[in-house]
Amino acid sequence: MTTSAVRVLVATAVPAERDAVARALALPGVDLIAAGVGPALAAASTATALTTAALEGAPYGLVVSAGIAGGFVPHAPVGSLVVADEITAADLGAETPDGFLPVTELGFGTVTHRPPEALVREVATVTGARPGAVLTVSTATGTATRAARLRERHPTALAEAMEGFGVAEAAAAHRTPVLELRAVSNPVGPRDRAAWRIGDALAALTEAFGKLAPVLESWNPHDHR
Ligand SMILES: O=C(O)c1cccc(C(=O)CC[C@H]2O[C@@H](n3cnc4c(=O)[nH]cnc43)[C@H](O)[C@@H]2O)c1
Repeated sequence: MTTSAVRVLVATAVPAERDAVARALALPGVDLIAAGVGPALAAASTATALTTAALEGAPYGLVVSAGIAGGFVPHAPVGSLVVADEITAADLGAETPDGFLPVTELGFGTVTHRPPEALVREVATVTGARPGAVLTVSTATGTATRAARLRERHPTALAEAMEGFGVAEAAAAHRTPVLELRAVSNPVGPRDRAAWRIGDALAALTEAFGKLAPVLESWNPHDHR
């Protein structure tokens, strides 16, 4: 029986994503939660789990935000995997006559968390996930114009989802490294639910986590490179 070297928390938005991960990754030391949809609930749920573990004297050494995502075509096609080398809140700020200003340009807060580079490389290698920026939004993109604007502001963006930055903020509050691994269920752009391939994305998520056990076993929490 393999065991994760450190305690790992995997936070998805909904039970279907959690169960897709559970189908592949039943490791002692790895806990799965369906944290809820959107950055606020994801942050609250993740922070609660991290605090509970810390108070029990068994803190987590790694937090993973996982689930489905929209992919920026052609960079991340439907069914592909993306691992975040940058977890960025893309609509946390202010709308101005000259366009969007992130909170960091308003003088406060943060909009980006960076997972450990070595871990991102290992995850990309073993799963085939593309490394790039994963954007967190509170409002899912529904037009080609917004998709283009997001890519213009974030030229390395591969995917858009709604929880990663919230999970990363909770992890940062506990000084715990964070990772975001997503399977693309739909193209980011005009709202077209018929184009969604949620089943294929969940299957890709299961396959990816089926390859992660050795990476999680050997992960050294002191290796924040
Ligand atoms: O009804 C719509 O048009 C619509 C468009 C985008 C996203 C949604 C959701 O309900 C997303 C909920 C859930 O799935 C993740 N997700 C998947 N694809 C996307 C996306 O293109 N943009 C943002 N989030 C996405 C997300 O993390 C949520 O947990 C509905």
